[in-house]
Amino acid sequence: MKILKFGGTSVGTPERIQNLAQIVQSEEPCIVVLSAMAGTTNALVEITELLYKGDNENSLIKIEVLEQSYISRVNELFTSDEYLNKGLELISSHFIYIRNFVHKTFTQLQEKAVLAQGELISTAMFHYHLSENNIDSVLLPALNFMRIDKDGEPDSYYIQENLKREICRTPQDKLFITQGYICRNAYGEVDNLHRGGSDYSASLIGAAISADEVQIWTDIDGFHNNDPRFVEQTQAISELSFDEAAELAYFGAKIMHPASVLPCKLNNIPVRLKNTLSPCDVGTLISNKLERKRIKAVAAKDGITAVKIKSGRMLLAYGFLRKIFEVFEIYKTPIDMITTSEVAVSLTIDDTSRLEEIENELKKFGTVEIDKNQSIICIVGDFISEAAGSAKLVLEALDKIPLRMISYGGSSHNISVLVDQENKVEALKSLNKLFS
Ligand SMILES: Nc1ncnc2c1ncn2[C@@H]1O[C@H](COP(=O)(O)OP(=O)(O)O)[C@@H](O)[C@H]1O
Ligand SMILES: N[C@@H](CC(=O)OP(=O)(O)O)C(=O)O
Repeated sequence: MKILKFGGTSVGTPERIQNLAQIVQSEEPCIVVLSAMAGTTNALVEITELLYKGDNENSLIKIEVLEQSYISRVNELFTSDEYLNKGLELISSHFIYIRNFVHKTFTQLQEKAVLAQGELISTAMFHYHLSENNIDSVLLPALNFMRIDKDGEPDSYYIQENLKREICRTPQDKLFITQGYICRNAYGEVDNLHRGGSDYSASLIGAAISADEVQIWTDIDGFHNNDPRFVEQTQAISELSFDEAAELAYFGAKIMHPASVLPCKLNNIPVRLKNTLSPCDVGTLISNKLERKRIKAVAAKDGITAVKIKSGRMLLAYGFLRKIFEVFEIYKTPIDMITTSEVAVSLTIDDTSRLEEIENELKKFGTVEIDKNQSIICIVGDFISEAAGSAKLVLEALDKIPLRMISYGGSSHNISVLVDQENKVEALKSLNKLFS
């Protein structure tokens, strides 16, 4: 059994939904995981922000605009009166549900319920579209099996048991459809796996049923060696290891959610990135196999804050770094990059929600300097110590860019540098020369 995940761009228009029907049939037996149609989750986020503010007038306007866009899509997608009516009823029921929250106190619980509507609509529309075209499929409600625990981590045992039970209900069926992104939490409430989380849903489902392959279908022909949003002439990579893909995804390669790598890596399930617009292309295969190449790919992550702690007390002392790291642990703030000297330590974070408290605590140990609006550029390649010269290639390519931090040696396949966000695009373009 394969898992096929289609992102918002792949279900973004009625034409694209029609195109999916052909793709999924050729991959049976499979579980199809769908995101909300492109733009929907953003629109729902805006609606929830207005509902929190109690701005009823503007909430209703935004809800109306979104509903109208769905009515047009339904009119375009379905051809028979029967399915046209089913489609319109579906949209009406979801939007009545959303309007229910206007004029009332809005809570986090309700926010999650509103955000879930996008995936619930896209999967139901696709299911109806298949039925209208006499293609058998079963809708598996993700809220019946996808679950996170009290720490927000996937409850693997629950997911496995409940998903298997759902599938076994109709053993003769070969095509299943379910929602990405949405889940229940430990208290049984509707929740989600965070933005972009449909990839994660697909890999959790793949791990739960020991799938043969997890396919992530999007609007590009695979994992590119540089960010195509900022650099021209990037190229698709044919093979990546799980570790390389995780590194690139974590450091900004938007094509894949970083959390989606681990469940497949642990269960040795290959992940293939495919292009909905060109289904015959092989795409990128991510597996446990490592294909060595000097410089394979680069990615960049914005919104990074650098924190430098300078202290004479660090000199010849032990336990100093532990005290510093403890501060970040107390405030539940992950650290990405670290560099140290005998009198200072620099590190980076991307979650600044507790920065003020962290800064105040760190001041007890020395002088603290904060630099906001930084970008981490992650360069993935073959950086084992015997392969001399790879780091030189990277640094030479970046010789015109001021570098705030350099991290080398943490793993054999990664070098990371920290640059001012303003220099990110130039840095990515400079590094692209390494691939020509
Ligand atoms: N290294 C990369 N390789 C491929 N695509 C990338 C990379 N970095 C960023 N992207 C962007 O990721 C986009 C696909 O991700 P996303 O928009 O989230 O798709 P979906 O809606 O299918 O989930 C591509 O269109 C591309 O612009
Ligand atoms: N719809 C959700 C989940 C998701 O993964 O979407 P996409 O596959 O389009 O990135 C979001 O926008 O966050």
